[in-house]
This record gives sequence, C-alpha cells and structure tokens, in this order.
Amino acid sequence: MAPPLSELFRATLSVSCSKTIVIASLILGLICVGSYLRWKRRIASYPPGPPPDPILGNARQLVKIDNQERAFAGWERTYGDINYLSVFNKSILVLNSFSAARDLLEKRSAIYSSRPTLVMLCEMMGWGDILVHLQGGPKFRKHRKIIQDRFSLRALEKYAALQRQEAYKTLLDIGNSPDDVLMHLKRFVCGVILNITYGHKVESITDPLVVNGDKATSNSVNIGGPGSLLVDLIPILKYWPAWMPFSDFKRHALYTRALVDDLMNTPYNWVKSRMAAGTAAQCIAVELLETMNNQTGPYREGETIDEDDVKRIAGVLYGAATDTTGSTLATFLLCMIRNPGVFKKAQEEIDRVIGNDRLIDYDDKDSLPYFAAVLREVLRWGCPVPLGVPHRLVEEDNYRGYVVPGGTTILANAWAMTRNRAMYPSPDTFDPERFFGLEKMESEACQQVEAVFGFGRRICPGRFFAESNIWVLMTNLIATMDVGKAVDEKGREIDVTAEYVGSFVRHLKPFKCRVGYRSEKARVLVEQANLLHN
Ligand code: HEM
Repeated sequence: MAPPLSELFRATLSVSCSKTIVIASLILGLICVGSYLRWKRRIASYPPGPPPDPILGNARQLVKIDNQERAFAGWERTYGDINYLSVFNKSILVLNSFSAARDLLEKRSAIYSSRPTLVMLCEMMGWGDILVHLQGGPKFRKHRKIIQDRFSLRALEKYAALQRQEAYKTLLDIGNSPDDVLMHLKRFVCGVILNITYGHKVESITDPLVVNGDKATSNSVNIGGPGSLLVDLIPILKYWPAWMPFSDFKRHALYTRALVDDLMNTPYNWVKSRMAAGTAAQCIAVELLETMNNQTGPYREGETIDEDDVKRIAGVLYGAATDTTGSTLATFLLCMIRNPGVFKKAQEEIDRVIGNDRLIDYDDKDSLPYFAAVLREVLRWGCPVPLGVPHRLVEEDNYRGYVVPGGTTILANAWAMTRNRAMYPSPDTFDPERFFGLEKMESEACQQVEAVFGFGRRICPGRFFAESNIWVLMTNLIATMDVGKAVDEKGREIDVTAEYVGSFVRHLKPFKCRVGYRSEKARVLVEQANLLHN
C-alpha cells in the first residue's frame, strides 16, 4: 500500500531539512574557515606580538598582567621592540624602543597624535574636552597653544618668585614637622599650580581644593586608567543602570564625576566672584577670562574662547601637574635616602659652588652639573608615567614592512626605553654618574630620558615647569637639610623599599625617613628666607 501523502511529505521534508542543515553547516564552516584564514593573514601583516585568540585577541594574556610596562618590556626579547596586540576588535601597538617612538610619534606625528576615546574617563567621569584627551582639531590647537605658551622655557621667569617662595615655605614646614615630609612635598606641588592657575594660596594639605582635587585625580587614575575597564572596549556598557548587578564601575564613575565637576567649577567660580569684587590676583584663569571678555588673544586669529575653554584649560593643569610632579618628588627623596653617597656628593657640589651663606636660586643652575645628573636619573629611574598617555593613529600606516591599522592605540613604553640596557647598563641601579663620560653617548642618554614626558605634538607642555619646580625645592633641601633612614624604637634603621602603586601615574607607597636641618645656620637661612619672601 502506498504511504499516505502526509507521510511522504514529512519524509521528503525531513530529508530536505537534513540536506539544508548539512549545506548550511558546510557554508557556515567555509565562512568560518575563510574568516579564520583571512584573520590569520591579516594578523601576519601586523607587527609581531604574543599570539592572539580568535575574537578575544590578547585579552586573556592582558588580564593576567599586573605590571604592564614590565611585561611589555619583557616581550621585546621574544617579539622585538614593537608589539602588536588586539583586544576584541581594538588594535594596540606597544613601542618599547626610543627609536620606534621617535620614528612614529615624532617623525610621523601628523597621523600619530590623536587620542583614543576613553569612555570611562572622558564620557563617564567628565574628563572629556580637556587637552590631555582632545583628539585634534581647532579646540586641541587652541588649548595646546594657550597652555604651551604659558609654560614655555621663556614664560618660566614669571613664576620663579612664586616657586622660590613655595619652596622656602616647604623647607620650613619640613623643618617644623619632618615626619610629614611627604605631605609637605605634595602641598608644594598643589600650592604652586593652584596659585599660578587660580591665584589661590594653599596653606595646608587640608585645603578643600586640594582634598577634592586629590580625590578626583586619584579616583580617576587608579580605577579609570586608560583601557583598564571593560566599558572602554564595549562602550554600550556606559548605559548599564547603576542599580543593576555588576555596576560598581558605573557607581564609581558617577561618584568621580561629581568630584571632577567640582574640580572644574569650584575654583573657577571662586575666581569669577573675586574678579567681580575686584580682589582677584593675577593668574591664568583671570588672564583668560579677561581675554574672553575682550575677545582678543594669543590663539589663532578669528578664534574665540568661551567659559568652558577657560574652565577646562585651568582644570587640566591641576590634574596633569600634581600627581606627576608629586610622584617625582617622592622618588627623589627616596633615592636620596637609599643612596647616601649620591646625596653627599650633591651636597658637596652645592657647598663648593654656592657655600653655606645663602639659599640657591635659578641663576645657579649651570653651576650644578652633578645635581642636573641626579635629577635626570630620578626621572629615568622613577619614570612617573610608565606607559605615557596613549596616542591614536588616525589612518593605516606601514612601518618596517608591517601594516599598522588606522585607529590603533599607541602605547609608548617609557619605562622600557629608560631601562634599555644598551643605553643604561644596570638599569635598576640608581646611578647619576651614568650621564657623565662618553660625549656622544652622554647626550643621547640624556635625550632618551625625555621619553618620560612623551613624544611629538603631544609631548608634555609642562615639562620645563615641572623640572624647575623639582629643581628649586630639591637643591635647597639638599643645601639645608640632611636625610637618611628613620630608626625604630630600638635605634635600628628602617629599610626603605621602592614599592610603586597605581597604573597610569605610579606613586611610591608612603615610606618613613629621617630629615632635618643640617645645621643651625641652615635653619636660620630658611627662617629668614620665609620672613623675607612670604
Ligand atoms: C614630572 C612631571 C611630569 C611628567 C612626568 C609628565 C608627563 C606627561 C606625559 C607622559 C604626557 C603625555 C605626552 C604624550 O602624549 O606623548 C603629558 C601630557 C601633559 N602634561 Fe605632563 N607631565 C609632568 C608635569 C606636568 C605639569 C607640571 C603640567 C602643567 C603645568 C603638565 C601638563 C600636561 C598636559 C596639559 C598634558 C597634555 C598634553 C596634550 O595632550 O597635548 N604636565 N605629561
């Protein structure tokens, strides 16, 4: 008997279904193999790096790393000095050598000077539209020019009196409460920049502007560091409701945003009210507000500045200057404690050249070459921003025969560059003398330390100012004080270890030390300088 029609239909359907499934699976398989081969071919054209997984890229390797600069530097032995990575669909190029960074970020700066979009920091925490994160265009040029002009070598002269005065106050504070030396260094950095920017005098570290500013920057860099969060890879996560599970990042961003808004608005509004009352001190914010009101200025003809420009130009300075310079000053002190021979030699140079009858001033700079080498070595050894601030390549490029895709995030590993063994033998040893000797090498070795300030069109515009702050405080500290290891209750010296924390800007964990006037004469000099200048 012939099967019923419905059965025949079902049987035919089932056969044709299985056929369809087989064919679909084959097509899918072919697509997958094709995509896989295309992906393999594509990554083979990129610079070498640790092998990525399909789709995830190098995410698996990256999450296991807790010290990126060290791990990236280690890859150089296996893959060479430029390493390509990917995380999901984002490309990253790590530059471990000064020559590669110079080739790309300086010689090809026209295409390597943008910034990646950092969703967490810029969009969620409110750091967008400040120079550090501006990607390019007229606003970038305007902000960059305004800041660069105010912190150029030539402009520094007008800050010298304030820097000197703040350095003398810091020495007095250290003399009065030596156990709080790290706090005093921090007050110095905040005091100088807040005075220059807003005309605000910082008497103590408990100043509300400092407390809030500190919270805003530390909350931003410690948890919102570039690329450290998933939301930077999957931007849609920024809409994740704060009441949902796994929303710690969202709550943290909201909390930090309030601090960042406060950092931008509170001192700005304070300056405006002082201007209205006719009591505002001369400072960058006042100068820009006056320029805004007159609509004249040092930026490009026809460009104007508005309130938001002023707020953000002033606001970026606190964030960019304090953490970095503060970290360097703490490293300086630690290096002096751990290397008493270096400290002694720097003191002997000062005693020989300046004597003990006066404090040191900027005019003395050229006569203290040993101190200059010490400062260079502190920057090299401490490397406060180890991976720099990421740059972004705007269009596809070719370098050494490799393809670098447009949109790639570029990380210049300043830590690896300043620990390059060929240039700096025994790189972990703190040794200022490495900058003396072979004429050519000496200048090249000095130049490479500049990597700590970044590269090309984005190089730190505050670098001369930062160095002059550190210079005036540290030369005078060495001239008037002795430093050494603290002792415990049994009189034994307490060892100081260099333990850095923080992902973006590295900071030393607080350490104990002994610091105080080296003589009665030195104490009198500091007290007199304070009476005269403060
Ligand atoms: C030891 C102290 C400092 C270090 C190590 C440092 C380091 C850096 C680095 C690595 C960059 C990124 C450069 C790049 O993208 O290639 C940068 C950018 C910047 N720094 Fe500094 N900095 C220091 C002090 C300062 C000071 C005192 C100021 C302000 C007066 C300042 C203002 C800025 C600004 C505004 C940018 C953004 C520039 C841009 O994106 O175009 N920095 N700094």
